[in-house]
Amino acid sequence: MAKDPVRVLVTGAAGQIGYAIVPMIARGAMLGPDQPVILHMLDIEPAAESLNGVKMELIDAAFPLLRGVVATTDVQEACTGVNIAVMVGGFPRKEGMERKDVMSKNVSIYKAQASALEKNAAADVKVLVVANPANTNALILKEFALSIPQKNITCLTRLDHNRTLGQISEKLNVHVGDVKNVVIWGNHSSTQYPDVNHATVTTSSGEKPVRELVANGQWLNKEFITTVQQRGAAIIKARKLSSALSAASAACDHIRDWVLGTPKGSWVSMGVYSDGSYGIQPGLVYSFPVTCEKGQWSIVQGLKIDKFSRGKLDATAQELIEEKSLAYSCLN
Ligand SMILES: NC(=O)c1ccc[n+]([C@@H]2O[C@H](COP(=O)([O-])OP(=O)(O)OC[C@H]3O[C@@H](n4cnc5c(N)ncnc54)[C@H](O)[C@@H]3O)[C@@H](O)[C@H]2O)c1
Ligand SMILES: O=C(O)C[C@H](O)C(=O)O
Repeated sequence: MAKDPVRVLVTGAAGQIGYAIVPMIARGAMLGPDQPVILHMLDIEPAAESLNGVKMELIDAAFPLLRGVVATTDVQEACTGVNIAVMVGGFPRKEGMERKDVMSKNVSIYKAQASALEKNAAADVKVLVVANPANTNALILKEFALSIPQKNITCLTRLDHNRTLGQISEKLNVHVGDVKNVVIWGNHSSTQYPDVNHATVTTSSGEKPVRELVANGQWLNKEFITTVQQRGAAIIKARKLSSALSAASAACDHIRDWVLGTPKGSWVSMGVYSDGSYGIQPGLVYSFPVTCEKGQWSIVQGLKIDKFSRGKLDATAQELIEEKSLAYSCLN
């Protein structure tokens, strides 16, 4: 029997990531090739004409899975009945800006949209915050949408996870699909910690640790970490615009794995509300390694954290503590 359509909200849908992600969703890259979708697209009044243009193109693309399009500048209408909310709307970082610089513009948007989601979305809506500062926007959304279960509010660090897989695959000249179990810890910012201590590569003679294959601790502990941490800035420098196709693709990966499950024996990174795992204080949205099953994520437990990693996990947590207090000062 044909499945009922799932309603997917994309905010900031007239923007760069919006333009890249809506065809991916309509083609089944987010929820699977047999799952019909109804797209809800929100943007602000000055972008209304452009948003309507995106709607026209979606119709022209004649996607068989696309069962309807709501394109609106009314946040209440946009949120009505949505099952998945991908929160991209906001102001992007420009060259030379840190993510903190976009804080005051974006946290007030997330406070307002929290209420709209709480009032209008499906009770079990799953929320992915993409707009920066992603972890702190997600935290604000969670704190102002108390009736949405906290486990349903997440932020995107899958792009950083995928960047890490990409760097290892390039270094070792192996297929990216053969690299697994990297971890992004912490903030989607330049303090994030890309950790390969538990990562492996599938080779013709079985699974081998990444550290053993790379055999260059100096590179792994320095240049590799900085490259991943600074990749967003490098894309901005090269394109004069922030990453869009890779961000859209990572957002689809995040929701797909959350809803449909992670493959056996592997995990992904998601920004989730901390339960105190790995000594990270509750009250922060922090990126952890997670596995997903039946629409629920769980933090992978028991990974060994060495002294070097401990310092990195704590430094990025400290930045999130500071961002949280800055966010609240912007809201007051
Ligand atoms: N977490 C990640 O991995 C990641 C990766 C890339 C970009 N980002 C962030 O994603 C966000 C979007 O990036 P982009 O390149 O698509 O930016 P963009 O400027 O091209 O698009 C943003 C869109 O949001 C709209 N918007 C602004 N205020 C809004 C509101 N209140 N409600 C709805 N829409 C609103 C704008 O009109 C615009 O169309 C930025 O904050 C960027 O920094 C995050
Ligand atoms: O760095 C940015 O602000 C853009 C984005 O978050 C990215 O990581 O590409």
